[in-house]
Amino acid sequence: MATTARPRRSMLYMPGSNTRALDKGRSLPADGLILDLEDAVAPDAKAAARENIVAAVAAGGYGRRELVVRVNGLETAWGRDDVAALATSGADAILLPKVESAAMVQELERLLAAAGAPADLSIMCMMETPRGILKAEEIAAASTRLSCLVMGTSDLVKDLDAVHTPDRLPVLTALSLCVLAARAHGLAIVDGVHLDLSDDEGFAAHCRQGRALGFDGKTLIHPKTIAKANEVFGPSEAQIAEARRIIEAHGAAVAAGKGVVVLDGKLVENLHVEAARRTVAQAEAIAALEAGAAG
Ligand SMILES: CC(C)(COP(=O)(O)OP(=O)(O)OC[C@H]1O[C@@H](n2cnc3c(N)ncnc32)[C@H](O)[C@@H]1OP(=O)(O)O)[C@@H](O)C(=O)NCCC(=O)NCCSC(=O)C[C@H](O)C(=O)O
Ligand SMILES: [Mg+2]
Repeated sequence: MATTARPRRSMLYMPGSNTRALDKGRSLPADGLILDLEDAVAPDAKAAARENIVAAVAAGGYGRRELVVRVNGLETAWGRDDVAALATSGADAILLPKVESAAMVQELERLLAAAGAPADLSIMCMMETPRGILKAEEIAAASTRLSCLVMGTSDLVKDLDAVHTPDRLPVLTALSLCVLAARAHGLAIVDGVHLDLSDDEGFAAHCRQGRALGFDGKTLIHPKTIAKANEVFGPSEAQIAEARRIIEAHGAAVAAGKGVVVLDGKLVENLHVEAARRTVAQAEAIAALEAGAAG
């Protein structure tokens, strides 16, 4: 499982060239913001977008929302300058696009160290090319700075020459391979974006599917989708209450010298207690994030 209970139910992309969006991010109820220098920013606007992001992060006011900056690929004309500018900016994570090998992650790790990045600046990897998906485990194990894998289903569908379908059958294997790799190496993982902003029911269905597959949350492109992602990927009040009952009932059984207990007709063992503790920890982390959302 992910090494921290840091909430990542909703991770909203915003172009670094859009200062209105960067400002609006301070008041939106997203768990994390992905300040983008890559695909959402035109080549002529890259340098100004980089300055906007450095200034926005320095100005603060984002509360406990996770601040992630998606840099350009290290092989592009902008990638290395992005990393140099962001390494000590105060961002929480650098998101590297189109990762295809451990070596690519380790190159970013080396550049961050050379630029004096703090130890708690984490690396996230976009999983969005056929080669990257086939190397998911190698990538997930590449660095102790890694915190999260981020699905890039739009690039993936394009590279596969596949089709976006309501059931996402064409990308299901890739989604599950990446969830397996993330969990095997203690990383978080968030699902790809839903491009059709007019399709609320399709978006909700994709959130439910992502939750069922094991994702921690979803990447988003518009603020109007944050609430649904938070609802689907967060535990409900009923689930939190149930988790507390499981922990309590099992604790009482252990105190009485038993290893298992039957609660509401269902067997409760250690593995259920572990899952229940995770639910409670997630609920507490969400409450702390929301309490500190104003800054
Ligand atoms: C898609 C958009 C261009 C739509 O923008 P807009 O026309 O401004 O929408 P609205 O008028 O409905 O906006 C209402 C208010 O909300 C603010 N807003 C909108 N989007 C964002 C946002 N993403 N972050 C913050 N704030 C946002 C507007 O400013 C309005 O505010 P106000 O002025 O107060 O009324 C736009 O939503 C957008 O640019 N979205 C992000 C696109 C993006 O970042 N794309 C790249 C990432 S996705 C990707 O790369 C996929 C991956 O790599 C893969 O391969 O799958
Ligand atoms: Mg992409």
